[in-house]
Amino acid sequence: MTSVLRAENLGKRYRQGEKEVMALEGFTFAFPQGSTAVVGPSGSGKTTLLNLLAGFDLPTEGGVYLGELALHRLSEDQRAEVRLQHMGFVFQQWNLIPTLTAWENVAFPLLLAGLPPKARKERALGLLERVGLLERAHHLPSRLSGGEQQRVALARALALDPPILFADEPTGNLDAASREQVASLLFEAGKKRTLILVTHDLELAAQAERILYLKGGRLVRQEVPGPPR
Ligand SMILES: Nc1ncnc2c1ncn2[C@@H]1O[C@H](COP(=O)(O)OP(=O)(O)OP(=O)(O)O)[C@@H](O)[C@H]1O
Repeated sequence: MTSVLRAENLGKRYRQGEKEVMALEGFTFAFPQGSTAVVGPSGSGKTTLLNLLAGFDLPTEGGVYLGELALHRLSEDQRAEVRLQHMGFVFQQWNLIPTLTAWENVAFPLLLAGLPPKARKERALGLLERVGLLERAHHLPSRLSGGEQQRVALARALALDPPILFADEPTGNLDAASREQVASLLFEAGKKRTLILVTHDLELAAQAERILYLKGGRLVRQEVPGPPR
């Protein structure tokens, strides 16, 4: 299956009491390989868009296609299976399982995918090495810094080598040094994949290959940033 993710005339209307809010309207875009940042003011529809693209939520208009597959026509279980096979996620809150060590957290998607124990451990340790955390493999999340936890979360997101990687404010909770480290690992991982990055951080967005600007639920501008000055 081709892994191109495409939104066609995508829209989401929410009911807020008596009122209806168009959180997203007429969004059409095919996400190419490489990194795409989605920016916009608070309430402009960024999270709504991510939730629709990943199939966490269903559109009220239009559709989301992964290659030939119409994601919005699948059941919740089928969408969860598509996410497991094709998508990785890095969120602002790291969402690591507190009772599992770093490597066990990374190995968790591999367990869900049915890999045998030895292969799970080997792959998890290899991924932790890639994010520079091999020596922290047996630590619980509570013994890791924020930046380290986010690198574990990134390793976990890459466990099943997904062609699509979503990141929602992945550096939002980090200090400047960790921010840079996580950003560089994220964009490195995004080169061979489709990385969709939702952020308020324009400096982070400027490192993406293209930027989409949302305003009032609409795609108002696309930009390809120049090389850093
Ligand atoms: N579950 C919901 N029910 C009702 N309205 C919602 C719901 N989720 C979002 N909205 C509304 O949809 C609009 C877009 O919200 P969304 O969270 O997508 O924006 P955002 O750009 O991600 O904002 P932020 O940067 O603050 O996270 C807002 O007006 C919001 O109030």
